[in-house]
Formats: sequence, C-alpha cells, structure tokens
Amino acid sequence: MDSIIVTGNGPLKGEIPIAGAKNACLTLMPATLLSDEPLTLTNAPRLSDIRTMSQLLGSLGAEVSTLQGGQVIAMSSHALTSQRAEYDIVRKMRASILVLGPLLARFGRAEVSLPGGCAIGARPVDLHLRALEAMGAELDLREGYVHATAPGGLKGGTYEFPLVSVGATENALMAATLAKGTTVLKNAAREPEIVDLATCLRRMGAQIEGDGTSTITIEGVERLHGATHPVVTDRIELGTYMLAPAICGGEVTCLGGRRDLLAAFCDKLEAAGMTVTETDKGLSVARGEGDIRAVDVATEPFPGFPTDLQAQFMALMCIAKGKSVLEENIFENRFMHAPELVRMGARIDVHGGTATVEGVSRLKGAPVMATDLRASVSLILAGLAAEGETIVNRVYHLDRGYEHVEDKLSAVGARIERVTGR
Ligand SMILES: CC(=O)N[C@H]1[C@@H](OP(=O)(O)OP(=O)(O)OC[C@H]2O[C@@H](n3ccc(=O)[nH]c3=O)[C@H](O)[C@@H]2O)O[C@H](CO)[C@@H](O)[C@@H]1O
Ligand SMILES: C=C(OP(=O)(O)O)C(=O)O
Repeated sequence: MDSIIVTGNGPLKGEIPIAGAKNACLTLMPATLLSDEPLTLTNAPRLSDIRTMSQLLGSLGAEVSTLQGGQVIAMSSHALTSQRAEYDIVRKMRASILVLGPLLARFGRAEVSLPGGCAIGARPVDLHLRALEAMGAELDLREGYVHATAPGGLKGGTYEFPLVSVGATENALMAATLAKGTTVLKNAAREPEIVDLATCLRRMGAQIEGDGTSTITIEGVERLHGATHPVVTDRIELGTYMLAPAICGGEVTCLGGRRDLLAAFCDKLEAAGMTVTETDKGLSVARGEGDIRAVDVATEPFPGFPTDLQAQFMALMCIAKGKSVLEENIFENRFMHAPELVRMGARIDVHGGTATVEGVSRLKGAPVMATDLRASVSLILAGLAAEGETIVNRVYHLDRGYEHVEDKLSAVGARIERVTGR
C-alpha cells in the first residue's frame, strides 16, 4: 500500500492547476442514465471514485470511455442491460445511490443496494427516498436493496427537505426532469455542484429554474438528449491548496479558482491573516510576515463554510497564534484527524461536535494514518509545517479525491513523495 512522505520546509511559490470537481462529476455521470443519447464530460478529475462510478455505470450496461488521459469521459446509455446497482460496487462509494433517481425516472424501476454508513457518520439516505416517494415512487427495502418502482412513470410533486442534503437534492432533481408535470423542491441544497448538475441537465433539454437557491422548480419533459458539459472547478481541492501557503508561507496561485465557489472559506482565510486575490488566472494566496491568527469556524451547507474543508482548516489552526473553536454541524463523526494531529504535537480538545485548538509554534513530523479523504490531506498539510518527516499511511482515501497531490505540491516547492508498498 502506498504512503506519502512529507518533510516540513520553507515557503512555497508557484501555480497549482485545480481539477474538475469530484463531487460534481459523481452526480453528472449518473445523469447519462436519463438519456439514450451520449453525454460527454470535459474537465473531469482523474480519481479512483470516478473509476468506481464508471464501473457502476458499466455494470448497468452503459458504455463509458475515457479520453485525453481521463479528462474527458464519454458515456452512452442507449443499450442498458440492468437497473440493479450491486452491493459489491455500491459499498465502495456512497455516491452510487445517485443512480437511483435517473434509473427510476427513465425505466420506472430500479434496485439499488443501500450504501450504509462510513467513517464520518451514519449518512442515511431516507431523504433521497422520501423525495422520490413525493414523485409517486413505490419503495420497498429488501435484502439490503431499495426496490423502487413507478409503473406509470414518476409524477411531479412538491417536496420540502427537512434538512439540506446535497445528494438527495441531486437524486430528486435528476428524477424530476423526466417526471410528468411540475416538481418543486424546497429547502434544496445550493452547492455549486447542484448548479453544475442543473446546467448540464438543461444542456440535455431539461427545464429547471431556481438552482443555486433553496427552491428548485422542474418542468418534466418527455425525453432528454445528448450533450457535452465541462465539470465545474473543484472548490474543495481549491481550498485545500489555498491552505498550503497559509501553513508554510509563500504565495501560490490556484489556477481556475473562483472566489464565489468558496466565499465563506476565503473570508476565514483572510481573517487568519492571509491575502486572497482573484485574478484572470485564478485565486492567489499569499502569507505575509506576521503570525497566522486563530479563527473560529462552524461548518454549514453552502454558502457557509464547507465541512469538506474543516479538517484542512484545523491543520492551519494547529499553528495559529491563540485558541480557535471549530464546530462540525454536518457530520457527527468528522474529527478523526484530531488524534493524529495531536500525535504531531497539536493541542486539540474534542467535545462532541466541537474541537478547541490551541495553536503551537511548530508541529513535529510523525507516522500518521487517516480514515477518510479530507482527514488524509489535512495530515499532509500539517506535515508541510512540521519539523522533520511525516509519513501518511492508508493513502487510498486520498486518491479518491486528489489527483497527483505529490506532483502538484512538489511543483510549488514542497518536499513530498509517494512511496509504494511501504
Ligand atoms: C459525493 C458528494 O457530493 N459528497 C458530498 C455530499 O455528501 P452527501 O450528499 O452524502 O451529504 P448530504 O448533504 O446528503 O448530508 C448532509 C447531512 O444530511 C444527512 N442526511 C443526508 C441524506 C439523507 O437522506 N438523510 C440524512 O440524514 C447526512 O447524514 C448529513 O448529516 O455533501 C456533503 C455535505 O456538503 C459533503 O461532505 C460530501 O463531500
Ligand atoms: C465526504 C466526501 O465524499 P463522499 O461523500 O463521497 O464520502 C468528501 O468528498 O469529502
């Protein structure tokens, strides 16, 4: 199994290209199931989660090919052979549940394994199911699978989500494009990935209004057609690399970055003492002479501070001057990086959904292990600021969400390498 070795060093300087968003691509790919014409995605990230989604779509009989080294994904669902998503693939990746809405909308039936929980929380899918029921779906849970039918097709309805869910909004939005009549989704997620999905669906002929707000209205159409769509920039990869010069000094431009994707995060970075500048190329981040200041953060649905950047921001707060309080409001178990950061000399107290971090002047390298994706990269960031060598084990989590992390960081001067089979 691979490990990443990071050796703390001085300021970083240069440019880091930001890839297309994993979380957008993972919902755009199932959208291919809504049409018998081809859907092509450009600016796709090259990640193991994307390969898992390709495998899942392939198991349903879709044709999926990657071009230009994986940056283009060409898909066609004209000859699907199955409407059943098997446990063996679904268990690898929770986003697999996103095939449910499209299959049900197009074929009137689907069987999808329940994904189960994961390291960061229980993550039920009840809201995905309730929203589909509001469109007339009949659901039965048997042998670990959701058996869904809509014999006469889905019908438009109104559904108000009791809490904001990105995935449930995506599943319902895709299903509603082919439902008869008008669907109104209230308290919908507003994430840029939702807007990207709606933009792609409109390119395929869907009639959608209100994406990016909390009420989305969809007028069902008879059929969707083929399209080509560029995947939106990965705001979480962007925020992660913006933290690198914050942690070890210097100035880095994240190519393709946009402030509107991450406004709440940029505000916090500036409050901590960084300068963030938007240019034609992307977002430039520079650290001046002074100390990083402690800043409190509470995670929220978009446009709030993203939970997917909480672990990485904690790495920065570990070396800030003063005490910061980080509140995790989305997932019930998303502080597993804290004990590993403590092994590197950080001072962190976790009480339920709150972590209090007392900054130290220097972290110390150590062998560490991560149990989820963002936790893994937070340990790499911490390693950039630590004295000596940090060895991050179990990097398969990292490969779910970061392409060529070691190449991107070493190109701006970080001392980081991947070791195979250690
Ligand atoms: C592939 C993908 O896009 N993943 C992102 C997506 O995950 P995902 O779509 O799974 O996250 P949700 O927005 O659905 O989850 C938000 C909260 O709602 C709860 N919930 C969700 C659905 C449901 O049916 N019932 C329920 O109770 C979850 O347990 C969680 O506590 O949004 C999260 C929140 O921004 C991000 O951290 C993930 O990176
Ligand atoms: C939690 C994440 O992903 P997933 O929803 O695929 O587990 C993430 O991207 O940080």
